[in-house]
Amino acid sequence: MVPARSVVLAGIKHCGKTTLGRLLARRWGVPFLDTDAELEAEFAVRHKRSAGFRDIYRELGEEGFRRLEAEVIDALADGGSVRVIALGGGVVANPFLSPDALRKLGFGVWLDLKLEIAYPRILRRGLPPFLAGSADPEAEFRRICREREPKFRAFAELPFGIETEEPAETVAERLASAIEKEYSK
Ligand SMILES: Nc1ncnc2c1ncn2[C@@H]1O[C@H](COP(=O)(O)OP(=O)(O)O)[C@@H](O)[C@H]1O
Ligand SMILES: O=C(O)C1=C[C@@H](OP(=O)(O)O)[C@@H](O)[C@H](O)C1
Ligand SMILES: [Mg+2]
Repeated sequence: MVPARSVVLAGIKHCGKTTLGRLLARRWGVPFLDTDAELEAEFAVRHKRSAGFRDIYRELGEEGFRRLEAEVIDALADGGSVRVIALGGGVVANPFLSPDALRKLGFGVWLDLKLEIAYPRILRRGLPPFLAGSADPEAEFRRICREREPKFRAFAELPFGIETEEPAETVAERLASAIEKEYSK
């Protein structure tokens, strides 16, 4: 069953938004879109050179990154066909987004992954710029997660808890069923 509205995945860094979003899109045969990739594409157009989102964050600083992110997301909210959208981890806390921009994107899903699972993934991939400068990156990540939690809760029409480390394909299977069940209510 293909959802009637776009499905929008939110959650802390490395909860699996991008990986699971791709798997859901493939399952439903709809386009996949990642706001970090959209931001990279917009940066490339404006600056006539390409850069990854971590480098863009370093170059523009937090405020510049969030302003560009908000512009990209506001543009996406203008419509389009049904698709799966993975948000960047900080989108729900972006102060530059238009009111209702996220709600207009589609059906909000919060991938509520335990920090104890997410943080080792972050260490494996290397600290992102927003943690790299901290004397205690794990405590800083914990603080950011705590601060964002009510925003994820408010955003989500469907909170989806992920309690254990499982292959992404297994999680995607359960997630797809949970979303499909919501739609058939
Ligand atoms: N279910 C999973 N089990 C183990 N590793 C995963 C799982 N889902 C994602 N990962 C890994 O975690 C890292 C972050 O995943 P990603 O999908 O980019 O997360 P996000 O977009 O939420 O930051 C990647 O290295 C990815 O391969
Ligand atoms: O949590 C954050 O503030 C960020 C998360 C990243 O996305 P992912 O959550 O997809 O890694 C990316 O948007 C940027 O580095 C900022
Ligand atoms: Mg991602």
